[in-house]
Amino acid sequence: MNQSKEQRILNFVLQNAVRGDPCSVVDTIDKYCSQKEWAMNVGNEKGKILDKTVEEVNPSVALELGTYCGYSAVRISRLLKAGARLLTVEFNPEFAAIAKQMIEFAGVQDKVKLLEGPSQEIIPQLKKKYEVDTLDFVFLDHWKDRYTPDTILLQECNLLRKGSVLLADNVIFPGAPDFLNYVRKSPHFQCTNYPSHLEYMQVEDAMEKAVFLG
Ligand SMILES: CCc1ncnc2c1ncn2[C@@H]1O[C@H](/C=C/CNC(=O)c2cc(-c3ccc(F)cc3)cc(O)c2O)[C@@H](O)[C@H]1O
Ligand SMILES: [Mg+2]
Repeated sequence: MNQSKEQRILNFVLQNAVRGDPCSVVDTIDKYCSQKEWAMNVGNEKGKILDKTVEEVNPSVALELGTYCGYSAVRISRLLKAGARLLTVEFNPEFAAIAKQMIEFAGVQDKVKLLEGPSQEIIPQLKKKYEVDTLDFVFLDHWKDRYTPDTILLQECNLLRKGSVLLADNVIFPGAPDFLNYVRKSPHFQCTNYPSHLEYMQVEDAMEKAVFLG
C-alpha cells in the first residue's frame, strides 16, 4: 500500500527536523511543502499573522478546528505560556494519527490535546468533558462551510467571552463568503481582515480576525 502525502510529510519531518524543537518542525514542513508536495498547512506567510495574533491574545485556553497534520497546532502551542493549552479538533483518523506523531516529535504534547471527532460533536462537550470555561482564542481552518455553523455553536454553548478572538484561514481562497458575511454583519463581532497569500503559492488569500464583543 503506498504512503499518503501526509505520511510522507511526517516521515520527512522525522528524518530532517530536530526532535523537541517546534520551530524546526514548522520550518521542515514548509520546506517539504514548498519544494516537494503542496499541502494545506497555513504556511509561513499566514503563519506569521497567526503568530502575531496568538502573541497579542496570549491565550490560556485556545481551540483549533481542523488539525490536519498538526502544523498550526505546533505553531500555536510553541507560543503558549506555561500552563496554557491548545485543544485541536480533527475527525479524520489518519490525519489525527499523523498529527499526534507530529505534535509529540515537536515536544509540545503537554500543551496540546488532540480531540478526535467532528467539531459539531466536540464543541458541545468542551465545558463538561474537557473542563473549558471560555475560549480565549479560536483558529478556524477546517471545512470552509463549517466556519459559520461552528461560530454560532460556540456562542450557543457560551464558550466565548467579551474579547474572545476568532482567527479564520482562507477567507479569500478557497473562500468562506458566508462566514465573512456573518461576522461582518453581526453586532457581536469586531472584524479585521489580513490580506496575505495562499500557502506556498502566489495566489491571493486572507485571514479574518473576529473579536467577540459579548
Ligand atoms: C465536520 C467538521 C470537522 N470536524 C473536525 N475536523 C474537520 C472538520 N472538517 C474538516 N476537518 C478536518 O480539517 C482539515 C480540513 C481542512 C480544510 N481546509 C481546506 O480545505 C483548505 C484548502 C486549501 C486549498 C485547497 C486547494 C487549492 F487549490 C487551494 C487551497 C487551502 C487551505 O489553507 C485549506 O485550509 C482536515 O484535516 C479535515 O479532516
Ligand atoms: Mg487553511
